[in-house]
Amino acid sequence: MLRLDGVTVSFGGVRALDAVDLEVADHETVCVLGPSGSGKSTLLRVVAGLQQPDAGRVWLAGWDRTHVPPHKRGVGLMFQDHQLFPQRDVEGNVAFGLRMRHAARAESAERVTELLEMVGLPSAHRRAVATLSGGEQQRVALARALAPQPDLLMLDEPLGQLDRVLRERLVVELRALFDRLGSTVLAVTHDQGEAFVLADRVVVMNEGRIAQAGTPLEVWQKPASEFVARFLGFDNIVEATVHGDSADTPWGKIPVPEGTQAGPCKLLVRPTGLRTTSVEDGLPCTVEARTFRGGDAAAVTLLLQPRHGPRLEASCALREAPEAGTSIGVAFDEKEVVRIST
Ligand SMILES: Nc1ncnc2c1ncn2[C@@H]1O[C@H](COP(=O)(O)OP(=O)(O)OP(=O)(O)O)[C@@H](O)[C@H]1O
Repeated sequence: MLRLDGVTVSFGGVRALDAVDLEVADHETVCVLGPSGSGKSTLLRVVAGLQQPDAGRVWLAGWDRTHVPPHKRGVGLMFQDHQLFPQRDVEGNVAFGLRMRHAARAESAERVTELLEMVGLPSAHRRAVATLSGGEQQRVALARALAPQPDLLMLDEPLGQLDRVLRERLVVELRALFDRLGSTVLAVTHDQGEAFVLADRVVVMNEGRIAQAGTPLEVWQKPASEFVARFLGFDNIVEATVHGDSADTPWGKIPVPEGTQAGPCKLLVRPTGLRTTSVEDGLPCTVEARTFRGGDAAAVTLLLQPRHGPRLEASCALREAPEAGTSIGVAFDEKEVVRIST
């Protein structure tokens, strides 16, 4: 459906996109993740035709669309600033794309009702957009982008301003809706949890380049670099040297999974890979802080200062969590230790 070949965009001295190659298959949902300024919005703007690349090509459904104007590309867009038409009511906004395609009035009305229900605004048809809250406007913008069922739907932070409960509900509903409609979706988000629920594949960007692309599970299980691991929120990363089934690290010798490539590398220890033991049986640590994270498992994050080596973040259940200030030992579970290349 979409292919980018070597797309480069510079603004003065800044390379917003640096020779980006990307493919999105029919019916696939791809989420672009990355820190602020990494090039995510520029990528969407290039695909939409709102930004001409300095180099490279944009292919849509097999056609070179690099120089085709936005309205002839067959892509639907929803931007962060979700500009609604202020003079139209909610129904008028959502039905806009359908009217442009000359959809029958009854079909259009049915679809608007269905979409407004989905975004949690079931009786908002007649409301003036100026009377809606920011989050409600965002939901109307989302319904408007979905209404004409474009070949490629592009969403820039589609759930950006919504509260957590609504986001969690909508993201699951969106996923189901995309599956049902067979939509092809390219979405930008800075929220990895949202991307992991929504996406068949995630693309992590850093400074205009793709740092890693893969299924959510692949990226989570095997971050390609220290940048990706830290972006995903993993902080237990150290220089190490692997020999056989263990590695020398600043925390001492720790076990690694069978088959881990030998030699110097960076190692990541997931917070779930640390188990508390008696001080004598593990790496002696002081509990510096404990933070209750909630969730189904009533999880707690412990910040540990080991006797030697950098701080460690550990995750454990509330009922097993030691108090701040306590001395404990920790043992490493090799299944949660990952070699990352750079
Ligand atoms: N029109 C522009 N003129 C000058 N620089 C720009 C322009 N648009 C983007 N940039 C720069 O290009 C880089 C990439 O910007 P972009 O908006 O694509 O990032 P982003 O990943 O979408 O960020 P955010 O998550 O903050 O929206 C940034 O350094 C930004 O300052």
